[in-house]
Parts: sequence; C-alpha cells; structure tokens
Amino acid sequence: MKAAAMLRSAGAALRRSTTEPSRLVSRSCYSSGPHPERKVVILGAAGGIGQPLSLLMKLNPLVSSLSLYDIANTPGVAADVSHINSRAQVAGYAGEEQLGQVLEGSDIVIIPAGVPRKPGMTRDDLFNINAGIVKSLCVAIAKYCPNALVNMISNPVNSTVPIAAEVFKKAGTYDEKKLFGVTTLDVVRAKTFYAEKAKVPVAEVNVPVVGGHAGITILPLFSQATPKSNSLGDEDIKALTKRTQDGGTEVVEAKAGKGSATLSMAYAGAVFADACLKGLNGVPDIVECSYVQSTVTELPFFASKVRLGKNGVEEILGLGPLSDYEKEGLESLKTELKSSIEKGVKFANQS
Ligand SMILES: NC(=O)c1ccc[n+]([C@@H]2O[C@H](COP(=O)([O-])OP(=O)(O)OC[C@H]3O[C@@H](n4cnc5c(N)ncnc54)[C@H](O)[C@@H]3O)[C@@H](O)[C@H]2O)c1
Ligand SMILES: O=C(O)C[C@H](O)C(=O)O
Repeated sequence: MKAAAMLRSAGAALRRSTTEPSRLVSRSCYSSGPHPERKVVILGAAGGIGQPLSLLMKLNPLVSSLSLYDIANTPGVAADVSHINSRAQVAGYAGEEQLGQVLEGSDIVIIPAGVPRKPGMTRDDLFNINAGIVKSLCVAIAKYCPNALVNMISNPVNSTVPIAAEVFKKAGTYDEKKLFGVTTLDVVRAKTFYAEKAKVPVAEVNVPVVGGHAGITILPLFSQATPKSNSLGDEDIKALTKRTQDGGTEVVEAKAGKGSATLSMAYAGAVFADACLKGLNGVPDIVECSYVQSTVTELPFFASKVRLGKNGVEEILGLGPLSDYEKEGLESLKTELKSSIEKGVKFANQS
C-alpha cells in the first residue's frame, strides 16, 4: 500500500472508532470543514507514546494548534512533525518555565509523561515516580488552562486520575466532566482479540470495557460484544477476558525491558482525543469508554461508556446487563480499584 493510502486507511480507522452506532455522523463531520480552532497539548511528547501520538494528532484535521512539551528532546520532535503538510501549527517546548505558553488556550491536554513498566513490574510500581510528575503537571494545568479537557495516560491510571482530581480541587478548578483516564487501549485490545476469536470483521466490532486500567480491574463486557457470536463458549470468554486484562503485560514482556505499549497506545490516545474533539465541536452521540468520576458503582472513579459533548462528559452510561461471570469480575475488582483510588487521593493531599 502506498504511504498516502496507508494514512487514509489509518484515518478511516480513527473515524470508525466510536463505540456507538453514530459512526456515520462522526465520519461525515470529520471529513467536512471548516472546523473550529482547537488547541491540543501533549505533555511527554518526546516519549515512546508521545512521538507517535504527536504524529497522529498532527494528522487530525480537527486540530488547529499542536503544542508539544517534554523535559528533553521536544525541539527535534516538534521540528520533525511540523513539516507534515496538515492543518495543525506545531510548537515545541522543553522548559518548565514555558509551561504557561504550552498550556494557555488549550482545549485538550493529553498526558503520557512518566516512566513505563519493565517485565516483573505492576503499574502500581510506577506510582512513586509518576504520581509526582502528574501532580506537578496538573498544578500547571490548573493555573494555565483550567477549562481544558485532560486525557490522562500516565500510569497507574487508577491512581493518577484521582491525583489530578485532588490537585484541581485544591486549586478550585475541578470540573469532573473534564477529567478522563484513557482506557481506550483496553477497548482496542478487546475488539482485536474478540474479532480474531469470533472470526468477525474487526472494523465492525464493539466491546465495552469497564472498571479501571490494571489487571483484574480491567473488565471487558464480552456478553455485550457485537457482532454477536454463537461460537464462543465460557472458556473462550474467560481466555479473552484474561488476554485483555494482561494485554499490557504481554507487550511489556515482548519488549523485554524496552518499555510498554507505545504504538497501540498512541493509536488509542488519538482515537480518544478525536472523540473528545468531536464532542467539543458538538457532534452528537460520541461515546467512548473512559475512567471518570462516576456513580455507576459505589467507587468514586470508574470506567464505563461515556457520552462526550461540548463540555466534556455529557452523560455517563450504565453498565447494561452483565453475565454472571462479569458480575463476579465486577465484585472482585472493587477492592483493588478502591485502594488505588485512595492511594492517589492520599498522595495528592499529603505532599
Ligand atoms: N493508559 C494506558 O493505557 C497506557 C498505555 C501505555 C503506557 N501508559 C503509560 O504512559 C506513560 C508513558 O509511557 P511511554 O512508553 O511513553 O514512556 P517514555 O519513557 O517512553 O516516555 C515518557 C516521556 O515522559 C517525559 N517526562 C518525564 N517527566 C516529565 C515531566 N515532568 N514533564 C513532561 N514530560 C516528562 C520523558 O522525558 C519521556 O519523554 C507510562 O506511565 C506508561 O505506563 C499508559
Ligand atoms: O501495561 C502497561 O504498563 C502499559 C499500559 O498500561 C498498557 O496497558 O499497555
């Protein structure tokens, strides 16, 4: 396939990404113009996720300004990406003193800043380093762009989102409709693995993934997967669930010490940011799974399907009917998710 055709096909996949049947609406919006001015910021833009995510956001015609920030190597990434002949104007920044310029006027801030896992580590093992990074970046967000949507990628997401919420509360800027833990990679994986096993076209597959973003807190709802498959038995569903829950570890082990998922995560991050942009632009029925402040369960943060609108979260959708296996999974994840949330809240308030 020629490069241009490959990019068109990647763009088509992004346009197909929403989990609800409103895809045709969003597709026509994507390809029609003109679109309003939208500034997207990536914090951690020179990293393994940050670089391909910068590329994908530069290709998104809904973005008019792309602001790239990292503590090292941003000028090279920004110069490189800026030569692509697409709409977004690119600026790169590398100094903390520039965070004001980086963030001011932004509509969406995407955060993949922080260290990734190595084999044998859990996401929670990243807490000690990443919690501080996320906290300081959120202090700057509260100061310079309190109205932006924040898409949190940095792990452990189950704790970094509550940290961000606490920082924003302290600053008096918290709006629960604007803070998102990016769990799209779990949905991307569930779709891919289900399509392979059920032998259905992957582009048509939808699978909600709820809960959180670590091990058993990742709960794919294969009983709600479409297209329906009659060929999958209980053991297949268990295997698919486990593979989705361990998807991150599968990549960490395959990379053997060289980090975790970057390319699939950049794709997932671009899909979610694109959905947020469409919501901001007033495109109706944009639904994605995300880890947000929630009353779907007794836990204060929970991932489920969320309808995105002009102010961020427009509606948090319920879980729908669960199989007995999923009901069990839901009960078992609560203890771990609760303690990850509490750990984040405690960290944000004690330091
Ligand atoms: N949510 C998800 O599904 C998901 C998926 C994959 C990875 N992740 C997480 O994303 C994070 C990044 O992964 P990666 O593979 O890109 O790591 P990486 O080490 O390749 O890149 C991280 C980047 O963050 C930068 N950084 C560090 N401190 C910073 C700061 N204070 N301000 C700005 N930038 C800073 C680093 O310089 C580096 O360029 C990790 O925590 C990883 O676990 C999450
Ligand atoms: O597994 C990781 O550490 C990275 C990420 O959370 C993933 O799901 O790939």
